[in-house]
Amino acid sequence: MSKTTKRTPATIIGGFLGAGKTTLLNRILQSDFDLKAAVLVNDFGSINIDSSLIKSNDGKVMNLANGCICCSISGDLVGQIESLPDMPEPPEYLLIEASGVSDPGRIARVLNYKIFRERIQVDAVLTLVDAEQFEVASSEFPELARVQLKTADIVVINKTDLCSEQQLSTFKSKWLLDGSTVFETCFADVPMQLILGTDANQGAITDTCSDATCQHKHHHQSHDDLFESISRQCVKPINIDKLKIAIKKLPAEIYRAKGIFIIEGETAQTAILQKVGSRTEWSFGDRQLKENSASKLVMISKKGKLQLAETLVEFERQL
Ligand SMILES: Nc1nc2c(ncn2[C@@H]2O[C@H](COP(=O)(O)OP(=O)(O)OP(=O)(O)O)[C@@H](O)[C@H]2O)c(=O)[nH]1
Repeated sequence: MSKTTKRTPATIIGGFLGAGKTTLLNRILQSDFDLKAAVLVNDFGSINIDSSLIKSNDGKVMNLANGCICCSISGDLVGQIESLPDMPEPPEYLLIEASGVSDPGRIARVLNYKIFRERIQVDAVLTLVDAEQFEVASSEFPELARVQLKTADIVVINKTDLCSEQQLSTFKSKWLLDGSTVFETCFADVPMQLILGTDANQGAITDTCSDATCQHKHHHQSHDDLFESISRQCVKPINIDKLKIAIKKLPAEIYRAKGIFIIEGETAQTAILQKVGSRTEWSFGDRQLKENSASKLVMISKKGKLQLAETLVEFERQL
């Protein structure tokens, strides 16, 4: 590759499970901010639900499922990034949605490895915060909360419609670093020109390791040790009433669950589940989409809190 090849700017979108990363991504992709962007999505579960929920007009959505890209640099990541210049219309921008258990700063450091550095230039690390659930999540995972905020060039405090003034000011005084660029939003409604192409990450990356497989030089607790997930796909339509009852009965230890379900007697729509902490929401999707030909469910909990396989068996018994 020629040294003069223009590097593709990238924004890394991080933040805890359910904070609103996909919501922000969809906002960017649907905005009239003229961006020929490719999207890389890293779901923690072994099936990638987020990529089905991303409303990209041109289909440039690449999956990195099963694991956490900041913990292991898969051939997938190398391959996807290497393929960018060869796309029929090479993207002008790269949006990377980190999994909710990732350290987005570490992804930025990985992208500074020589193999990526020639192709990618990290424009900003953006961390979303779920203002409603943050207190609970950060008490369970304080170190992850700390790194996700510490490494952010831009912090978006999202879901302000669901939290009190008191919660907001406690969060700000306890967690925000002086000098951070901060936005407070509902449904990640943040002006695009303030978060994209800002070069906010200038000089922030100091790790210039050249070995993409290097794991040992950088202290890092694997997020696969902190969380576990279980996923299921099934083609048989599901009774929506039974499904909603079974979801309500899920143990509180399931911090995040998301799913797209084929419903009995419903030919046009799918039911979409979004459970974040104690909040569960249902909406509808388009059943005609190719990727919606089977129901998909992912559940994520803290490691060792629950027998996830047994929980899934019990869940399925109720359907
Ligand atoms: N009330 C409210 N809900 C929101 C807001 N932002 C996002 N949501 C909802 O929160 C849920 C999770 O949002 P996502 O965008 O999927 O979160 P995520 O960070 O991509 O989730 P993971 O990829 O699983 O970590 C969805 O039901 C969203 O519609 C907000 O500001 N207010």
